[in-house]
Amino acid sequence: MNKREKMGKFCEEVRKLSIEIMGAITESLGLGRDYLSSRMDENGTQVMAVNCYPPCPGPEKALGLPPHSDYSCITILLQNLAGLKIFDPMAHGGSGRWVVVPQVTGVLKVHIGDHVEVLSNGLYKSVVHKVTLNEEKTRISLASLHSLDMNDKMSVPCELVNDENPVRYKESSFKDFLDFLVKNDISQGDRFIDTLRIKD
Ligand SMILES: O=C(O)CCC(=O)C(=O)O
Ligand SMILES: [Fe+2]
Repeated sequence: MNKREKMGKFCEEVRKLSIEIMGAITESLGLGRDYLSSRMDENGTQVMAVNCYPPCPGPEKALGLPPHSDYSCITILLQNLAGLKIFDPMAHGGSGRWVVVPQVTGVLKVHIGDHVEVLSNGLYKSVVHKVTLNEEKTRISLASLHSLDMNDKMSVPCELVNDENPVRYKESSFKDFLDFLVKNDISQGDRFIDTLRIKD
């Protein structure tokens, strides 16, 4: 297999895995394993981001990627070096802290994205993460983002709504997110999910 074929195979396999994981997530919400499968399988969007972070002489002065959450249902990630950090908002009595995601060869990481936060009406929270740089080594990551079709809007399922649990998010599509990106600076901390929250 040449590199192109290997990458193609990786994309296909990781896509199958995303459907499995999404099935487990929708099942955990009481919606059944196939709740989203047709909207993610034949009709879903997969964005493969291949990130290359060259060595940086002053890693404390720069970031590879600023803090953000992914506008996907889930993101499946492979990294060759540590550098990814996730924010744990519950640590230190609610003031939060950054946690390094260790590098383990061959291990895939799975991030909850904004779409699953909406799908679960806030039961799952999308993970805020950032990338720090290495002084000596180049870091490469493959981030596969799995979502619905560009124009398919994710909304809170009626099965999860009752008197105690009103709808907490507005519906939105990947296209709505792209429109937001054009008008806002996510490197300054603007988060699309914040524009979707319905205030009590
Ligand atoms: O490089 C990484 O580990 C993370 C990449 C990432 O967060 C992204 O592409 O959205
Ligand atoms: Fe990300």
